[in-house]
Amino acid sequence: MVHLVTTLRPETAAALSLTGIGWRVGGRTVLEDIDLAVRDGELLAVIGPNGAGKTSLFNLVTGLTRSSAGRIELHGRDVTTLPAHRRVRHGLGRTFQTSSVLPGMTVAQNAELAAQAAISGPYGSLKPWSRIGARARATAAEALERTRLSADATRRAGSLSHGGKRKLELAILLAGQASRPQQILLLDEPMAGMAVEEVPELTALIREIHASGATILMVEHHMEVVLGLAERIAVLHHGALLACDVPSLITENPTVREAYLGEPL
Ligand SMILES: Nc1ncnc2c1ncn2[C@@H]1O[C@H](COP(=O)(O)OP(=O)(O)OP(=O)(O)O)[C@@H](O)[C@H]1O
Repeated sequence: MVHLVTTLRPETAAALSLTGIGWRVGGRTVLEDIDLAVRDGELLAVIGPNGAGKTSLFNLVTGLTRSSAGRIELHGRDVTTLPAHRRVRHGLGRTFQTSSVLPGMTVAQNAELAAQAAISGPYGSLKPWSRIGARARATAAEALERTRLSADATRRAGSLSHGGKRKLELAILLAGQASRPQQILLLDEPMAGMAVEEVPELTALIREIHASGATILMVEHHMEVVLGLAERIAVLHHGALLACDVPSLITENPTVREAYLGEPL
């Protein structure tokens, strides 16, 4: 098993740090001995063949599942045993592979709910729609503007195109994390199912969100998008971290190329 420690520039602290992370489920090892540090403000992409463990890794980082081994830190604070909603308070937010918008509500209401839930906290969020405040409305409006959805604010979310729904997921994420000073955003295959013509706009949005200071960890199969956005790329294969480096070195890495069985990266 390759044991790989990714080094950090001394001047930048890790926003997210994984040390010796492992996950066993149903008698099998899905992830083993993962050491990975994402710098504050970095955009790091995680790639790997189907079944490599990318989504499982996201689930461990967000607290949806609990790791069997290792330690997870957010901005230097140990969150390994914290439940998902407590990790959110440390600026951690996530989108999912499949669309998670509320289709019967308007675009604005989707973003407002996320903003109000963040303001009200875990218990207030049980019925956040009962009292959407002015602050939540303003936060949601800003998130819609950033994701170029303002013109669609009064539309039913279910009537958006697939690309529109993915933009709304980003807006929901931004609205929910707006008050957190150090955002760590996990994007799980943001381009999945997108029409080719929708990819450049979403890529530009992610670039802008990153440029505004957010730390981004992104799983993505679309290599053009990964190579265009990522500062570093981590490669997962059979639950192990094969390599983590700048894009130019990853695409030349013989071990990585072998893992993809000669498929072009
Ligand atoms: N709850 C679970 N119980 C048993 N096996 C699981 C569970 N969750 C994931 N696995 C297995 O772990 C492996 C990694 O799955 P995971 O979904 O993390 O891979 P992935 O890299 O995200 O794949 P894809 O690119 O297809 O989304 C797979 O073989 C999967 O079947």
